[in-house]
Amino acid sequence: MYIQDTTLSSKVVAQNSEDYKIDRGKNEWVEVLVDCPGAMGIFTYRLPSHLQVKAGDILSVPFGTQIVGGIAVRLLFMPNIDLPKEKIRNIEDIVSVGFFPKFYWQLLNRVAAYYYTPLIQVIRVSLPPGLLGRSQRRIRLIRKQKKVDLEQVNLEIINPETINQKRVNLERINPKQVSWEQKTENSHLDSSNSNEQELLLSDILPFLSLPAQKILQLLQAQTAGDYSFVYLQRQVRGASRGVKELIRRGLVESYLEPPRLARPKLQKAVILINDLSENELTSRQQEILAVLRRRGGELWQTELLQACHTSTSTLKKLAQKGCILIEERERLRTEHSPQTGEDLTGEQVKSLTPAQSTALATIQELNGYAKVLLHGVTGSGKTEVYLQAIAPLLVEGKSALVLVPEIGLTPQLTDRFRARFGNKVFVYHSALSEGERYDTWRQMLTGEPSVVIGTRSAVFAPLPNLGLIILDEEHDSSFKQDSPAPTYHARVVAQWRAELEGFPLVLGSATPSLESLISAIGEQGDWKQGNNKTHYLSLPKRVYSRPLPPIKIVDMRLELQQGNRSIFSKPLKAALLNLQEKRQQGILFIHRRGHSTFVSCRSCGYVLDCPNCDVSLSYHHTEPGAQKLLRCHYCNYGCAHPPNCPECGSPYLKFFGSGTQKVAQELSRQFPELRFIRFDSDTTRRKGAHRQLLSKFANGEAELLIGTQMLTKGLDLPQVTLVGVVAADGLLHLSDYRASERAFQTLTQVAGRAGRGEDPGQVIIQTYNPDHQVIEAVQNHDYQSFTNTELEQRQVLNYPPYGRLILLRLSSPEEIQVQKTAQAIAAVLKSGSGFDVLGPAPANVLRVANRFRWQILIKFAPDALPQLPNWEEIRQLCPQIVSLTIDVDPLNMM
Ligand SMILES: Nc1ncnc2c1ncn2[C@@H]1O[C@H](COP(=O)(O)OP(=O)(O)OP(=O)(O)O)[C@@H](O)[C@H]1O
Ligand SMILES: [Zn+2]
Ligand SMILES: [Zn+2]
Repeated sequence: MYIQDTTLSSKVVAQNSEDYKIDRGKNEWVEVLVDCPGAMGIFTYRLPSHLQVKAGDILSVPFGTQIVGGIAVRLLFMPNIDLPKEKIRNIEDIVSVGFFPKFYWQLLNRVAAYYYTPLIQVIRVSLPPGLLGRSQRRIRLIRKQKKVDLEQVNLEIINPETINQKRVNLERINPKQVSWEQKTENSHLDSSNSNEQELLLSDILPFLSLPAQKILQLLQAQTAGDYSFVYLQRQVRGASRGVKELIRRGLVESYLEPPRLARPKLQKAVILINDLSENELTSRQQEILAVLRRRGGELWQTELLQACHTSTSTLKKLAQKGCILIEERERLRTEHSPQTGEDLTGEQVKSLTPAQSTALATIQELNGYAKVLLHGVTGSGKTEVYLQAIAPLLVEGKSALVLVPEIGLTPQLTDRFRARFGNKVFVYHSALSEGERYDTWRQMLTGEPSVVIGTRSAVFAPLPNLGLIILDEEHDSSFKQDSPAPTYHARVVAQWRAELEGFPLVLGSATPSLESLISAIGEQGDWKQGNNKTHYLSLPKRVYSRPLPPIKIVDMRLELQQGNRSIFSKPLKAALLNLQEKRQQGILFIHRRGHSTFVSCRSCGYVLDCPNCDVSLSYHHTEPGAQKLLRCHYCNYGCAHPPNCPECGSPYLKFFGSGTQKVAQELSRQFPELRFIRFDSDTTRRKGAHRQLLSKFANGEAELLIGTQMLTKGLDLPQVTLVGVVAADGLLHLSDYRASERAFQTLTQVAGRAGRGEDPGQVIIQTYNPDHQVIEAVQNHDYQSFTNTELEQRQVLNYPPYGRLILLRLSSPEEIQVQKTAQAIAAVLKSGSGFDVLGPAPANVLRVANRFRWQILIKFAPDALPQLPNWEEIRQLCPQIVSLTIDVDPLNMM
């Protein structure tokens, strides 16, 4: 655990003023986060008295034989390591001051504290990968020596006549006795001409080791006398020994080049500088200048060439005439301009519906921190509210951050934002290449007003002038990181950030999470009044008062009774045939989960539940021939898989889980003329694949889009009239206390894709549990009654949003070790009080990537202030081979 800065300073403040004065400014030690290839972790250094370091500064520090980049994490009065003080090395220099603004630093510390994660790991998620690795260590010649220094070490080398004498002296010098380094260091230097230098070097050469000689010669041969360390290492064997020697002799110095443009991408830009009169130009040339003028007088050469269908030689002639300037400029590798040929003109500012206007007005009246829950049914135009809330901010010179669940939904959303805000829009997510991420990150640092659209980790975007954060589809569980640590939720971090910086946070969803709902309407459930700091805004209708689509529930038990064993019910078949005939478009949703399934009876719908917990049992099948087991993931109850349904005796017990692939096969077999596009994690792996598949569909190249979860998130395709859900059951019986909430959200969202355009839509949901509370609520579009029931149940069981949970995830390649460790930790935890301990139990899928996984769930009431365990002690119970992740407020219990 990290003691934060504040703890230390408050100790000081508590002392009387005398002590205070004495201790003040005596931070002689500093913890530095080093994060470079081959070196990673927190290390303690001594602060030389002439350097004023603050937490968050970027430093250069010695590490082994290298000088590397690091971030000052905190200042210390006493070194906190078991080393004699004289063995602790000095930091070399400050590379960049105040790298993190104060609030940002506080934010990182808060994340570290709340999620029980060392600060270093939090810093790492906030920075683009390899940022510190990009600061480059360089070696340069020390050109001139101070005469006086040389004299002090008895080296009368200035006078050529004393050369022989010098040799003798040099040989006698033991660098350890006479610190050459100390004498010449910091001597930047007034006297002498370069002759002296040349003389000195050529003369010293014979006394140097071979690598040192070679390095010196390389540096001398170059005008600047300056090479990267890496280059020297490539050129000279034993370079690091050689450099060390040269530093010791004061002939070269090593420095760290601050992080800056890593190989900036340069591109030719054309700039209009002088409009000549018409008779001096050919009509072609006039045309080109006109295009350039229309586009603001500046364009990338490639774009101008394309726009005018002209050639570089034509441009060169214009440049010769002095009309334009062609110069190399850096082109940031940001995902910036939409792909060429994309038509974005259709996106106009819309006149708002009354509900949209009210919502917008409320948001715009906010001053400082406030939280807004924008609860708008599917297709109610939440995005339009975001756009209009952001527009005035940009004019004020502020930026906005828009967080979205997955890349899959960003192409459409970003297009809308780009159409509105042009090149002020940037995309920031982990699927960008390293270069793109790095450049986008730097672009954000400039502080120019911009709109950044990103996924979870973008909540750490370094925007200095933020005025608003929007979390779209705020209920989505991908905002939560399960592992590695910090196991943060972007919504929580966004809220802290908004509080620290004093601006509003808008959470938008058609199916708000129970957490956000409770914080908006209060635990008393007052839908009208809301809560003091949270505003509840509702968009209850679709735009143009379009109706929500009617939802038909198909009872698959009846289908079976009537002899239909296909995965498509009669009504769904009819609807699909209709699509095929009328060439209309539809979406087919398949719920697919890895290896885990629940078990249900195909005759009566009975689901096998755990006798001790309110969850369904999971089917476990480790290898062929092994016994089939059912197990509970909360309490580890297990039993053999029964041959018949315990309720009705039917032998048709079925494991649920049917993948897109299987559905695709069935479609081709039963509807050979129906064209479909698979849209799932298999088919969207390539960069740009989401956009490509969606535009193919939008262009009418298929009647059906089939896929998983991805389809549910914000797709706005007005021509879609049919939505089919192949089997809702997989969603209803996940062994998780959130199963119902997630099922309701997913089904409502996917249903919401139908009938968004002028043609009315319809939804068909197939299930073996037509009477399930979730199915009924979805069918009636009744969020309120669903959440009322669900909240009651959560309260009784003390689950979130009432109680809180911490999940310990253990994993190891050693099956026995991880189980033993889990048991040992659970035993210690159970001796504590103020919280319940559930488990240890093996994870749903015991083995993943050859690691065996166990977990322990801790449940407590937030107001009971439990004596939470000391995590350091718990960590110590883990042998090296077992890793432990503390998942605070876990969402994914698998
Ligand atoms: N005031 C308006 N007038 C006309 N059209 C509008 C208006 N507001 C939004 N729209 C259009 O309505 C459609 C649905 O809006 P949008 O995608 O923002 O809905 P949403 O609330 O985000 O839905 P979901 O939660 O299902 O993603 C979009 O095509 C949008 O351009
Ligand atoms: Zn049965
Ligand atoms: Zn159980």
